[in-house]
Amino acid sequence: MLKRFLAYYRPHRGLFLLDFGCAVLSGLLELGFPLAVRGFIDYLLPGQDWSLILLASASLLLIYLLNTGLMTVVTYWGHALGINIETEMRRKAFDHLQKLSFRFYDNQKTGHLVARVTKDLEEVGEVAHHGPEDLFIAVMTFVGAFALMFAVHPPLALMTAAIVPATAWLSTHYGSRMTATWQAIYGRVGAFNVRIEENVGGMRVVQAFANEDHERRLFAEDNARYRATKLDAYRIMAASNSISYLGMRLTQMIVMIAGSYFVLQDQLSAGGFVGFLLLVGVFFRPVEKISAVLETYPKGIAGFRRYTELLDTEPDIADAPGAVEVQGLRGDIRFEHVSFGYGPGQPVLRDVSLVIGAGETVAFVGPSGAGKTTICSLLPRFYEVEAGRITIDGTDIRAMTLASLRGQIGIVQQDVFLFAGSLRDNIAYGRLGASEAEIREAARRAKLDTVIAGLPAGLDTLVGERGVKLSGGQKQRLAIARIFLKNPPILILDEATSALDTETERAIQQSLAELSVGRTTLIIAHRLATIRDADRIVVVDTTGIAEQGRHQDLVAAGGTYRRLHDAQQTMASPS
Ligand SMILES: Nc1ncnc2c1ncn2[C@@H]1O[C@H](COP(=O)(O)OP(=O)(O)OP(=O)(O)O)[C@@H](O)[C@H]1O
Repeated sequence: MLKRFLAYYRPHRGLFLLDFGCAVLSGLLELGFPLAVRGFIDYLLPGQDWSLILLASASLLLIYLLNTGLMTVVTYWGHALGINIETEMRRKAFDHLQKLSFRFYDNQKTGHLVARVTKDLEEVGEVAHHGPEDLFIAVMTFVGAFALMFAVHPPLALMTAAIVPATAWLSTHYGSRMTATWQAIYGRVGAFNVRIEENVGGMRVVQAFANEDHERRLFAEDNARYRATKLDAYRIMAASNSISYLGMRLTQMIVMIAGSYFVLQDQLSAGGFVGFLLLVGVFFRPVEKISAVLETYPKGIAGFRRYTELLDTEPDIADAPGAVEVQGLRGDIRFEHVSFGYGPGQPVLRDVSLVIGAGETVAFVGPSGAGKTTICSLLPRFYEVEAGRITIDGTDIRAMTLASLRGQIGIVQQDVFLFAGSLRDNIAYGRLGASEAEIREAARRAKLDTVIAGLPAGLDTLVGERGVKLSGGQKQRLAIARIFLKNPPILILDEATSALDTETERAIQQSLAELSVGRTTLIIAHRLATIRDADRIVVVDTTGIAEQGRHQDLVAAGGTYRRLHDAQQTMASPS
C-alpha cells in the first residue's frame, strides 16, 4: 500500500522536494528559536549593550521573515502537490470506471462509486500533502528538540522524554481504532449518497406513491447511523486529545519544578531554563499533532484503500491481445452454440445457434424473461459468452477491439438515456465531432426537425436531467437521430416503441424502418403487430430458440408464436 502510494509522488518530484525542503528548513528555524532566547537572556542582557540587542533583534526579524516565506511556500505548493496527486488518482479512477463491464455495474450502487471518486480521494489528497512532510518534520522536531534539550541539561531532558512511550502507545492504540472508524464512516457516506441519489432520481415515483414519509424514515435511519459512527470517531478523538494534553501539561509541570530546583542549585542558567521550557514546547508539538494525524491519516488510508480496491477490479471484458480494429462490417451475424448465464448455476441461454444474414431484419419474440435482451446484449459484448462463439462477417467478436465492434452497432432502447445537455449535444453523442449540417440531417431523418423548429432555442434547447423535458416520443426520435448520425451497419432495437401512443408509435416505426434499411437489424419485440413484416421472427423461450420463420409460416405452424399471436389478438379485441 505504502509503495503504491509513494509511486504517485514520482511525477511531482520537483514540487515534493521544494515543499519538503522548505518545510524542513522552517522546522529547523523553529528549533533554533529557543536557543536564540537562551543566548539573549544569558549573554546579551548581562552585557547591557543596546546596539547588540537591537542587532540580534533585527537578525531574529529576518529569520522570522524568511520563515514566513517558507511557510507560504509550504502552504501553497504543498497543497498544490496534494491536489496534483488527487487529480491524477481521480483521473485513473474515472478511466477505470469506463473499462468496467455491465456485470460490475449490475452489482454496484452509484452513490458508493461517486463517493469513491470524490470524497475518498479528497482525503487521500490531504494525506498526500501532509503525509510524508508532517511525519518527517514530526520526527525531526522530536529528535532535534530532544538533542538540544539534552545539550542544555541532560537530566531534565531525560525527565521530559519519559513521555515518549506513552505517546507511542497513544498513537498505535488510537490510530488503528481511528482507521477502522473512518472506514466505517466512508461506508455510511456511500450509503447516504445512494439514498439521496435514488430519492432524487426517483422523486417522481416517490411522490406518485406518496411515499415521502417512508423515504424520510429510511433517510433518518441512514442519518442516525452516520451520526453514531461519527460520534464514535469524535469519542476516540476526544479521548486521545485529552490524554495527550494532560500528559503534556503534567510533564511541563514536572519540568518547571525540577528546572526551578536546578536553577536554584546553580546547575542551570536563567536563559537555559527559559530556552529549555521553549524547547519543551517544540518537543511537544509533534505530540500535539498526533490528534490531527489521527484524524487525517486514517481518513486518507481508508480512502486510498477503497481507491485501490476499485483500481484492482479487473475489467472482465477487455480487448484480447492482438484484437483487430474493424470497420465497415457487412453485418453477417452467427451465434454458434452460445451458452450464457448471469450467475453461476443460472443459465439463461443454452447452446443457442442462429444465423442472421447481412441486411436481414430479425425480430425476437417470446415470453418475458426468456432471454431476448440477453441475446442482443452478447453481440456488443456487454456480457461475455460462456461457451460457443459469436461471429460477425466470419470473425469472432472477441478478436475485434471493443470500441470498433461497438462502433459497428447502434442500439435504440425503450428507456432512452439522455445527458443533461442540449438536443444538439445529445444527438452529437452518436458521433462526436459531427458537423452542424450532419446533426441537422440526422434530426431531419429522425423527424425531429419539426420538433426542433417549434422550440425557441432550437437545437440548443436543454433536455433536462435524463431528458425529463422531452416527451417519450421525442426521446425516441432523438435516440434514432443519434443512430442515423452514427450510421452503423448493425442495429439493435430494444422494445423501442412499446411505450408510445399508437399514432406516435406508427410515426416512429416509420423512422425505424427507414433507419434499418441496408442494416442488419435485431428487434426485441413484445407487440407482434410491429414486427409482422420482419424478414424472420425468432421465438425464444426458456428452452432456447423454439421456432423461427416468417409471420404467416409461424402462425400456420401453430406453435408458441401462434399462441402468443392469438393471445395478443384477443387482448386487442376483447369482444
Ligand atoms: N443484469 C442481469 N443480472 C442478472 N440477471 C439478469 C440480468 N438481466 C437479465 N437477467 C435475467 O436473465 C433472464 C433473461 O432476461 P432477459 O432480459 O434477457 O429476458 P427478455 O426475454 O428480454 O425479457 P423481457 O421480455 O421481459 O424484457 C431473466 O431471468 C432475468 O431475470
